[in-house]
Amino acid sequence: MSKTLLEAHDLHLSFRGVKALAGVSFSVAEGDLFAVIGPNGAGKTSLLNVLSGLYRPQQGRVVFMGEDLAGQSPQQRVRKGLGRTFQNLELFRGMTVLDNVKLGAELAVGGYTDLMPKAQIEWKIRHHAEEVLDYLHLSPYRHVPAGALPYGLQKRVEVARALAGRPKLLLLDEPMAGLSLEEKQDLARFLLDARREWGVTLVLVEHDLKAVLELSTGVLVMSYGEVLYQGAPAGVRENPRVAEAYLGRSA
Ligand SMILES: Nc1ncnc2c1ncn2[C@@H]1O[C@H](COP(=O)(O)OP(=O)(O)OP(=O)(O)O)[C@@H](O)[C@H]1O
Repeated sequence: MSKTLLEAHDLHLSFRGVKALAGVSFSVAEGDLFAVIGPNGAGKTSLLNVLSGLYRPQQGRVVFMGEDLAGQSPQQRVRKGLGRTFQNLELFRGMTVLDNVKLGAELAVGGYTDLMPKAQIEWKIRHHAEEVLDYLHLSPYRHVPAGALPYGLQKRVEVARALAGRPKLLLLDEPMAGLSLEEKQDLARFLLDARREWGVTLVLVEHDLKAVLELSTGVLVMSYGEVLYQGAPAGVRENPRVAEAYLGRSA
């Protein structure tokens, strides 16, 4: 059986009375492509924000590779191998694609900079960045400002930047939102390749149920901050709580 990489234990998060997370627990095994789905306002982005350290839960624990992450900043979590992309693009639009992706690689290398000569660090950063650009077929655009690219390619650059940090686990917030069917298929292929090639475990929030059921190894369904279902994708449609709350039909 594969090793557990990430565990959430009884997470609670409220915003002035609004319960974004109401006792969320689940676990992700190494090598999973784990999808988080649920209607608008279900708490999916809040969950990623708690896992990545942007929000501090009022209650509960996040454990990554056996270590409780309480009190650790987002940067510390990235250095430990917990990467993240955002729902709305967070690229530096005026910077080239290469420089954006190098920023991701810098974060990964940043943890041990004091121990390496500067030239070696720069080589390592450049090497990581170029490798990922090549892998995601972005090399032809490396000197183009990120903001000048079509939206679909910008989304791919954001994924590239996160992968350049060599995460053990990458949290992806709606990586396919706003993409055409062809762009979605391309991105799905890149994610599956990255998972196979670099052994990165993927946790993605996604609205496209068809894509989720086709791609994922495990699914977490949320509604109003609660977990309705965790298990294999095949069981999602048959689950009566999911059918009622998420798919909008009575069980
Ligand atoms: N920073 C915040 N301040 C106040 N309320 C918030 C904040 N972030 C989230 N919420 C509230 O928490 C609840 C869960 O929101 P969240 O964005 O996590 O849901 P979601 O499942 O990601 O939704 P969507 O699919 O629309 O992105 C919502 O009621 C939302 O209004």
